[in-house]
Amino acid sequence: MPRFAANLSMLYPEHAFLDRFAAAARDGFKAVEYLFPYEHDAKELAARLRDNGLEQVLFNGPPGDWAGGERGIACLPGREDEFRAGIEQALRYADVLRCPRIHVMAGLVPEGRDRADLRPTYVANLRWAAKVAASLGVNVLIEPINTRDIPRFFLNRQDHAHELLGEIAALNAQVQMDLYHCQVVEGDVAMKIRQYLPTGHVGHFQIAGVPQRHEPDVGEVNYPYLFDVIDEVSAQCGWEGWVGCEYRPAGATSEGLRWMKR
Ligand SMILES: O=C(O)[C@H](O)C(=O)CO
Ligand SMILES: [Mg+2]
Repeated sequence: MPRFAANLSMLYPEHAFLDRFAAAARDGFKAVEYLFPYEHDAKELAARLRDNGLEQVLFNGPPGDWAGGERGIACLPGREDEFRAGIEQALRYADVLRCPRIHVMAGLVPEGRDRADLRPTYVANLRWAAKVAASLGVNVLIEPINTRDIPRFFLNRQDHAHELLGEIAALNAQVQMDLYHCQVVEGDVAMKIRQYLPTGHVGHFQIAGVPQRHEPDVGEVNYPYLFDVIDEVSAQCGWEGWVGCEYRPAGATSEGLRWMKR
């Protein structure tokens, strides 16, 4: 089985956020990811990780005005200074949390704008982010996200993400391959794992049941089959990453983890 990381932004809603580290450790997780650490002191988060024997394997760069509906600003012309300040803040947290990868959310295509017009800004921002992150040994990840969950999101498909990596042209820029989004947008998930994982350009997986985004054993995707594919291809290409459990538990989180005990 792959190595699973608990997404503390979605799992354990029964607990306050800072108590979720201990809850995940009690359920046997050795790693966590979450959206945004920024409302917490980095040292407090590092203490939760240390006290519970957990690795921080991913978090997101600042997304812009999340409450106002923004989902990243990397594709938005005129926001470059804010973007750079956000990446520098994220890297300060990554240093304290010893987190090796940051998900840089692309942002929404503004009404009346064409996605293609935003591509140069997006590529320039990700090139800059990768360059500064490389100095700290941190990878920057880009994630295709479906437009049912996030209408107008800039990046939706795996092939587009890998094309953009070619333009960003940074060894530490990789794709965050969320299999939930991949199934919603494209399907043919197993073959896309076989196509992209051996390239070395997949930095992280995430999973959730489709279509409800509950546990992976609730819905149309045969995750045991996909876990075997990830294990098989990882063994062939030496991939040693993590699979983030980015789903909304249908009931109590711990009881819902039966899918992990295969
Ligand atoms: O929603 C997702 O799948 C992303 O992983 C995220 O970081 C939040 O939108
Ligand atoms: Mg995701």
